[in-house]
Amino acid sequence: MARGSTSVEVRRDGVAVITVSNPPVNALSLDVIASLQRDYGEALRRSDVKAIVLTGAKGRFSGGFDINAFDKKPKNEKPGYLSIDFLTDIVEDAPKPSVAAIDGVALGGGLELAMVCHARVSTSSAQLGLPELQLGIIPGLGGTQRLPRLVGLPKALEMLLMSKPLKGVEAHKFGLVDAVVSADELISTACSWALEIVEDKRPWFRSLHRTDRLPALEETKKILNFARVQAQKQSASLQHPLVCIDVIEEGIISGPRAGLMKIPNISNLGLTPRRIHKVAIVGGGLMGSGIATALILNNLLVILKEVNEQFLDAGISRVKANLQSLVKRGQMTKEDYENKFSLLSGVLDYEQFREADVVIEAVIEDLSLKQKIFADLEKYCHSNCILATNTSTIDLHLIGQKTSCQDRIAGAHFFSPAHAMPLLEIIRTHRTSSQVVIDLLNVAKQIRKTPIVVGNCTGFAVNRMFFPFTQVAYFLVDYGLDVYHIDHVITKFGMPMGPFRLADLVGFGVAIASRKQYLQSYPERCYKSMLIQIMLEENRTGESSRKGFYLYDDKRKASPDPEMNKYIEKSRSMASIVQDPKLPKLTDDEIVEMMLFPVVNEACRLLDEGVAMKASDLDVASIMGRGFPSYRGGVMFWADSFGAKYIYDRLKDWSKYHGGIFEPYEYLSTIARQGLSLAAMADGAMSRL
Ligand SMILES: C[C@H](O)CC(=O)SCCNC(=O)CCNC(=O)[C@H](O)C(C)(C)COP(=O)(O)OP(=O)(O)OC[C@H]1O[C@@H](n2cnc3c(N)ncnc32)[C@H](O)[C@@H]1OP(=O)(O)O
Repeated sequence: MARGSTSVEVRRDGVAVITVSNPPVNALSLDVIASLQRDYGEALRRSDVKAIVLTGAKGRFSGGFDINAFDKKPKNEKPGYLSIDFLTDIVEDAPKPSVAAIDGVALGGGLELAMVCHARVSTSSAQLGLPELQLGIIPGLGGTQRLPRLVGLPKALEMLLMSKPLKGVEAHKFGLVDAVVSADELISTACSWALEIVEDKRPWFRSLHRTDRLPALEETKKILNFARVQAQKQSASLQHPLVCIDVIEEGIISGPRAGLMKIPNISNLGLTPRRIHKVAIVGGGLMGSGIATALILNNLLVILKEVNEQFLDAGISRVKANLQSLVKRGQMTKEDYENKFSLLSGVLDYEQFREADVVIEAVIEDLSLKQKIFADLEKYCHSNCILATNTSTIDLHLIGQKTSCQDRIAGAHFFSPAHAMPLLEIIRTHRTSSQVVIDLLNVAKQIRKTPIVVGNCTGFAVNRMFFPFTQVAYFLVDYGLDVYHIDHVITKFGMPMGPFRLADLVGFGVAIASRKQYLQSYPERCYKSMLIQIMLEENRTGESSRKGFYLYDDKRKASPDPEMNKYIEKSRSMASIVQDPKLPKLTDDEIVEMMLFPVVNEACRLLDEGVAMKASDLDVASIMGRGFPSYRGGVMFWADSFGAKYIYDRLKDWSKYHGGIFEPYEYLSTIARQGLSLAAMADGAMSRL
């Protein structure tokens, strides 16, 4: 069966409207591209057609090349014929002009197709971008050449390297679209525009041949070299962003031609979310103020509670600073800033909590404090109010122990910085009502976060999956590896920071508190390093005190500290370890395997225990919550590139010498024996939720 097609309608005014139709996102499948060629051929041949308008069915231009077709070869034609030659020779160089009419998405190949057209008209909500680098590829239909020629080199690099789309209005400002109109006027405006090109009333631009927005050669080189440094900083191991930059350079120098949700017992019950107007937050620290920012940015009313004026002022100032940085970066107008900020009110008691639909507790990881707060919340909030905690580790049963409203208690675990990180981990216990989960899912949607719903246990899904990663890092240091080398290897692998830089960022207080929880709950697979404790005794607490594993300057720039050796030596002397001469000589790849295979192992437990529902949730969470490199497809997807057997064998081998931390979980050995895919794991969990 054909995967999508195009259709042509020749209007009375002589414009042929070609519509791509391949639900749901009008992806450019091989069938669509073949059909597009036929329809273009017809429109170019027909004498009653003066101009062409290209659009997508049902308000979506095109979500790009059909990702499902990446591994398939077209039956008859050469792939090249379907791509560059057709677009450049047939569409762009055609004797009849084409105008793209863009609503919804024009991403990847979709935008590349639009850029081949001689003009683009879009709606203000349309999204235009080239997200290919995020997929581990570079744009393949001329986007590397046309985008810089339309929006200028710096903007094009930003869009490409950050995989960042532009909305219609901004796209207009940068020259990517020529006019922004309402959805109702889209086709008619595009048709008149196309006819005006024919009548020489509008320019007949061929994007590939434009040079007016390109900088001089000297300047080009400077900008591209800077972009290379940025790309390397972002992820030293990634080659394809550099290839993309090379290709842009080649084009400028030598000419362009060279150059998710189904959740059991939740979404199947027919429940509808209640309206959430007001959210109260307990605690205005880093997390509380970040959560408040995320909520007011999305027009929710927020009450922020602190224990005294000083802490309250500090919390509100943090929210202000978060908003101001958006103003500074041009992402928010001053007027918007005032509007959003007016949604926030600070309080010192629970009086106004009666009006809240949801409360999110975001205080330090201290169980007895949290228990006291939840008991107070039960007293002061109305009887339907959702009581959520932002704890990253503590079992929810313990937090709600002093209340009799466990059905309204859930976890709403944000990732720091809460207003920027896209993931929201929603935790339910077996007593949390389904309505509460549905409501929290709706809050996630309102504040534009991607939610995953997980079960209750120490660390929940995301942090529990990654706790062995940190454990192994400390283990390796006691065995002779260098702290900075480990961080370097991990950033080279593609994560934004290594475990020690991350410990500095979150602060040693948090690190110690969560380690205590893991030690209590999973003692057999914890490594008891003394390093952080030793450093704390010397008043090193992490980035906030400017001294952790790194030293920090005024601009929060981290640099290695030679004094670290002293603490490491002490930690090693206190560690009761079996010497293993192989460990200090590990290659970078072996270090990655040793730190991340236990993560895969823990993920298998989470799935088998039913804490996580499916491996793909963990893939999404690893990328959005922990910065696992997206182009590697998430932890479980990446694990499949080795195969469960290889991972099992390696873990078994290490566990012989180093015990529990590496002991392969039974479920992993079953997957390995049966030769199954880790990324496809789901069923174990479904039955238990
Ligand atoms: C040659 C070129 O340079 C290479 C390319 O073009 S590579 C492709 C570049 N395009 C992309 O990366 C876009 C990826 N897609 C997206 O970002 C989002 O899907 C979107 C913004 C288009 C739509 O988002 P949203 O409305 O939330 O719908 P979403 O649930 O994500 O997608 C709907 C369905 O379309 C599918 N889909 C989305 N983009 C697709 C694509 N490019 N190819 C095939 N299927 C696609 C999704 O898999 C999903 O399928 P499902 O219903 O079976 O689960």
